[in-house]
Amino acid sequence: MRVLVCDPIEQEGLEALYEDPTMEIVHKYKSTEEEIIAIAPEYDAILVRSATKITKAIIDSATNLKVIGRAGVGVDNIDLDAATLKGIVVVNAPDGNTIAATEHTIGMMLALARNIPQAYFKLQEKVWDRKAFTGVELRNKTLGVVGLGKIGRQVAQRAKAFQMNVVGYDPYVNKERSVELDIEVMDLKELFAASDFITVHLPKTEETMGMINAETIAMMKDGVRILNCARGGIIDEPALYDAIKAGKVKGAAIDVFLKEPAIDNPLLELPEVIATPHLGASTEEAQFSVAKDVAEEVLKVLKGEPVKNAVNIPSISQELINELGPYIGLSETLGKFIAQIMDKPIEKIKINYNGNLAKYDLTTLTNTILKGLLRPVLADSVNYVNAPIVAKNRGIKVEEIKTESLKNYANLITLEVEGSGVVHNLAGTIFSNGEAKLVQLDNYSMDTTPTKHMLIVPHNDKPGMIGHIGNILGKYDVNVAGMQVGRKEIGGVAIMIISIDHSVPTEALEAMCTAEGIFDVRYVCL
Ligand SMILES: NC(=O)C1=CN([C@@H]2O[C@H](COP(=O)(O)OP(=O)(O)OC[C@H]3O[C@@H](n4cnc5c(N)ncnc54)[C@H](O)[C@@H]3O)[C@@H](O)[C@H]2O)C=CC1
Ligand SMILES: O=C(O)C(=O)COP(=O)(O)O
Repeated sequence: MRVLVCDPIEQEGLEALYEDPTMEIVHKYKSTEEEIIAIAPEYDAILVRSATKITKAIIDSATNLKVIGRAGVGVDNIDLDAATLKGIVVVNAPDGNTIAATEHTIGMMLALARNIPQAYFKLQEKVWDRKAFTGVELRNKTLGVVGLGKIGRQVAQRAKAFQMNVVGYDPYVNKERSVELDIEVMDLKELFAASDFITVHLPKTEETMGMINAETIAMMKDGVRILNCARGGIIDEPALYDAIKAGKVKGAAIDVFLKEPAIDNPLLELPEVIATPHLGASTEEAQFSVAKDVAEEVLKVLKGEPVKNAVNIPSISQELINELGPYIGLSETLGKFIAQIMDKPIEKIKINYNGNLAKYDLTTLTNTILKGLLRPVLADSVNYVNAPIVAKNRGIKVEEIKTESLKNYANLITLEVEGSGVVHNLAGTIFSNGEAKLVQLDNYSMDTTPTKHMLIVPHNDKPGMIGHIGNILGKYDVNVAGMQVGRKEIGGVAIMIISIDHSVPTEALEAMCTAEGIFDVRYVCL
């Protein structure tokens, strides 16, 4: 596996990748889009920070890419839609730089309040000016925190230590949670009107871009101070420039810019603006931590294991990984199996989860079932990231039903596929010894261990059929490893599930199909 590291990521933190002998890690920084496109097909994984943009063109050219790792939080430099469509997992490291970004914000707020950078520059010019740099205290000022996620909350907590009055806005934080956090939550307009300092801790989204603009600045107190240590563009830069010039905004502390590197940004010409070159996450501790987290996640994706910090597929907690782990393989098997016994285009799949499993978010299992279902037709172009989109694009309706109560088994997954009036069902479970079993096919009960090569033979329930089928297979040199027969009534249609050692020659299948008493033969390759 080859891993391309496009931005400077703390090498020690990448230990998990370096220690794995199957990994080859290449560092190439500051490449242009064209340069990355030229080498992208050689790589299975790409790692970035915020500088390198992983565009659709790069993703489309990266024919072997399985995972994009972001050593940090914001993934706005990665075309997530393009990655999802290509089945590429995007993972980030959401926790490792929280404190670094928090402390940077607090540092910027103090520096802004007390004009520290401006005074320092004057001193550098050998000017001892104490009058020009009189600042304000944080105590008793109101800090409006927009975005009460990991960083916003930590900022709020520290601001309280400065005896600030902290108010917050986050549409995803309800009243109950705000009481727990001990932050007065208000709507955005109220926050703008109430705050002496406003700090944003938001992801870059369509909704948050330009959230602070001429109109919203007009709602703020005269002399407000604004901080952005989140993402360039959340504050409309020209609007901020004008508001500072007009004296409405007293000052701003900016770590992130719409266009980075921000060398020629007009905001940098204003003495009221203090700025850093996107340093929020730049501490030794944070860089080690995000590198470590992302390396571990990337390794897991490359090894086909579930991950916690996937951005474009449901992330799985450790508890869920423990709970779902054994069922992931079974889900894929069920999907693959049923796709191969269905000879009509599938219009609908109903997935019934019964038992303890039903308590959990089972999107991962559903995606894996869909991946299995589509694989026989679409091969490697489908995986558990893009499977739901691919299924939707192919007009397959997916229904998920969960029922906790169940007799006989701890858990049961039952699939029912439908198309052109044909219906098939298949159920499987995991036994307490960890073994996967198929326990029902087209309403016939069974107890079959799924194996790589299998034959499904509906036949007439009469004496001699097992020998008959065995003979045909023997004639074509097909060795039978195991066989099971299910039936609903004596003398009716029975179903034979045969495990064989290898794939079956077409002639053998044809010979079986035309044999007396055999209604159909399906070869299933898992
Ligand atoms: N300057 C730097 O170096 C760093 C910048 N960041 C930026 O900070 C952002 C926040 O990071 P975390 O707190 O770790 O993320 P987080 O995901 O824990 O928090 C983001 C919060 O924003 C809220 N939110 C989303 N849309 C919103 C909206 N329209 N209005 C109000 N709230 C909204 C979410 O509910 C969530 O609570 C990241 O997205 C990243 O862009 C993060 C780390 C370092
Ligand atoms: O984690 C984030 O979102 C950041 O903005 C940090 O960016 P960086 O990795 O320092 O380029």
